[in-house]
Amino acid sequence: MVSEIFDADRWEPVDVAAEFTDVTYHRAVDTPAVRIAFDRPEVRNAFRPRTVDELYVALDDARQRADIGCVLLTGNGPSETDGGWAFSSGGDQAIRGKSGYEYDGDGEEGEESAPRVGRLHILEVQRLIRFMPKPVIAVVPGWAVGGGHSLHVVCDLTLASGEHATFKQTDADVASFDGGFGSAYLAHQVGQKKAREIFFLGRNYDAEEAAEMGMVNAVVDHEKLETTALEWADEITRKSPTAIRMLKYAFNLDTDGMVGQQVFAGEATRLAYMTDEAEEGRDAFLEKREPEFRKFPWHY
Ligand SMILES: CC(C)(COP(=O)(O)OP(=O)(O)OC[C@H]1O[C@@H](n2cnc3c(N)ncnc32)[C@H](O)[C@@H]1OP(=O)(O)O)[C@@H](O)C(=O)NCCC(=O)NCCSC(=O)CCC(=O)c1ccccc1C(=O)O
Repeated sequence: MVSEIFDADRWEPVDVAAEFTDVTYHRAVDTPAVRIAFDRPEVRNAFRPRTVDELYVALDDARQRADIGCVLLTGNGPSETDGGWAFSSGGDQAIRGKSGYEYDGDGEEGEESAPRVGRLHILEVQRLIRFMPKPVIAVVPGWAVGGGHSLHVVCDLTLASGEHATFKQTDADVASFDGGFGSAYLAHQVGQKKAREIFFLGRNYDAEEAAEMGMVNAVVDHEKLETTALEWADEITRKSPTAIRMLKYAFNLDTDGMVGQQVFAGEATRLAYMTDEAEEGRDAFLEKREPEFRKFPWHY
C-alpha cells in the first residue's frame, strides 16, 4: 500500500523512481498531473539527504515533462507504529550533524561516492518548486512542521485534511531558522504579526485556523483529500499552459526581486522567439543581410 488515501487505480508509477526508498512518484492515468510523496511515515515523513535527493529528482523530472501541468506534493501514511499522519516534519533530527544533515553510511563500504559533508539542500528543492513553470499543490494529510511547514509555504496552493492536518513551526525549538521563503514569504501569506507568532511561539494550528490565516486554500475531508487534489489538478490543467506559467511567474515577481524578473523575462523572451519578428532577426543574421523589421507593426 502506498498510502491509505491513495487510489491505486488512478495512478501509475514513474520509472525514474524505481530505486527510490524515501519518496514515491506516480503520474495520473487520466490527468496531466503527477503525485510525489514523502514515504517515511514512521518518522512523520522527516527528510534526510537521501529523501531530498529523491524529491529533487522527481520534481525535476516533473518539471521537464511537457505533458505534465501540475504537481501534487504530499506525505504517505499513516504510520504503522501509531497511526499518525504527516505531510513532513522537516529535517531528520536523528542524522543532523555539525555541518548539516548527514548521509546514511557515510564512509561505509559501498558508499564511497556519498558526499562526506552535511547537507541542507531542501532549500534547492524550495527553489525548484518556486521556479518550475507549473503549479505545485501541497496536499497536507497530517503534520506540516519545521522544514515541512516551509515546503507547504513555498508551494503554489495548499489543501489540508480537516481531521489531521496540523501546522507548526519548530525551527526555533531545534536551533534552525528558515530566513527565506519559510518565514519571509509566509509573512506575505498571513501577515507579519501572524508569521512572527508562528515562528516565535511554535504553536499548533489546525486546518481551519491555517485557512483563516490565508496559508491554506481549502480544508477537505481526510478521505477525500487526494481525490480533491486530483480534481484541482484536472481543473488547472484544462487552462492555457502559457497563461498558467506566466501567471505563476507574475505572482512570484514582486517577492523574488531580480531573480523573479529574470525568470519572468526569460519566459517572455521565449514567447517572443515564437514571433515572425524573431524569425526575421535570426534569418537575417544567418543570411548575412540587414533585418527588415520595418514590415512589422509597433503594437499598441
Ligand atoms: C512532528 C511532531 C510535532 C509530531 O508529534 P507526534 O505526533 O507526537 O509524534 P512523535 O511521537 O513526536 O513522532 C513520531 C516519531 O517520529 C519521529 N520524528 C518526528 N519528527 C522527526 C524529525 N523531524 N526528525 C527525526 N525524527 C522525527 C519521532 O522521534 C518519533 O519516533 P520514535 O522512534 O517514536 O521516537 C513531532 O514529532 C516533532 O515536533 N518533530 C520534530 C519537528 C522538527 O523539529 N523538525 C525539524 C525542524 S528544523 C528543519 O526542518 C530544518 C531543515 C530545513 O528544512 C531548513 C533549514 C534551514 C533553512 C531552511 C530550512 C527549511 O525549513 O526548509
